[in-house]
Amino acid sequence: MSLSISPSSQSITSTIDDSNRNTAHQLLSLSNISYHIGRQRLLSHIDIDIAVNETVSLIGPNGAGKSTLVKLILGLIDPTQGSLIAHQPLQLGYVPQRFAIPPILPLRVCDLLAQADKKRLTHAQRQFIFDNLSLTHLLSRQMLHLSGGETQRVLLARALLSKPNLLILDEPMQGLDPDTELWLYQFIDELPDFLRCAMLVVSHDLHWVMKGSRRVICLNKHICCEGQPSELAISTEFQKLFGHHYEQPYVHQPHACEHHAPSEL
Ligand SMILES: Nc1ncnc2c1ncn2[C@@H]1O[C@H](COP(=O)(O)OP(=O)(O)OP(=O)(O)O)[C@@H](O)[C@H]1O
Repeated sequence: MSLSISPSSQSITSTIDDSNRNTAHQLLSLSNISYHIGRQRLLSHIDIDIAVNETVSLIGPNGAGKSTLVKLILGLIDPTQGSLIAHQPLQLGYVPQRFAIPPILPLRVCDLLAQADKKRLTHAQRQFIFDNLSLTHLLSRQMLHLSGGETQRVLLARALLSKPNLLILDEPMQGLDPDTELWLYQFIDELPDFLRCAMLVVSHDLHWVMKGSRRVICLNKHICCEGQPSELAISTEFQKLFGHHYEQPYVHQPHACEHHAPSEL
């Protein structure tokens, strides 16, 4: 097996003797991946297969190693052990959790979008993205001045314009209001055929994950459990980590005290 990871082009390519695996529909396999920094173990023995056009949700508590796993897939860091195997050339799209721009750096929306490798889309397909993400009026604006929702739309457009076959969304709904969140979920759920791709969605939004996903992986430095939401909901590991949040959403207590307005006293 040989594996080469090239962070600059965000591509992972490999050749592997696949004769013993059913890889016809597989896009990417993480095989026995561990990642350590010094003596600190961030991830251990991770096995994940992602199929072509499959959506996988990745959940886990703070510090579980979700972003570390994303960095490994993006080729930004190398595993301490194990391998990433791309069964076909990967074109990665990435929408980061945070996008910090130094205030002294002028960066317009059009400058950021110019970085996308757009040659795999036709003019009409690019226009579809611009129209549906309502970008046209934002093009000359500074990234720094955009709202959270506008920033997410631009980052999603940047990822989609390169027609990825694996789109990684790291907490895509963070900081969005409920309407924008719903709209974004619908948009990524209903991507047109020419943009269909596998997706890895990192999310803390358990209610969306458990309602809207077909396959969920629960990470806590290792894979605690995985499967369909219905399978996860009855898993002991899931119950231990999330059961109390998932089954008992926070309910505000009725306001029972009997205080009076100053004028009533
Ligand atoms: N470069 C680093 N050096 C030392 N520790 C690190 C480094 N990067 C991450 N960590 C630690 O590894 C653990 C996993 O971090 P990671 O960001 O992957 O978790 P996460 O699941 O994405 O968390 P969150 O949900 O809070 O975003 C954390 O305890 C973090 O402090």
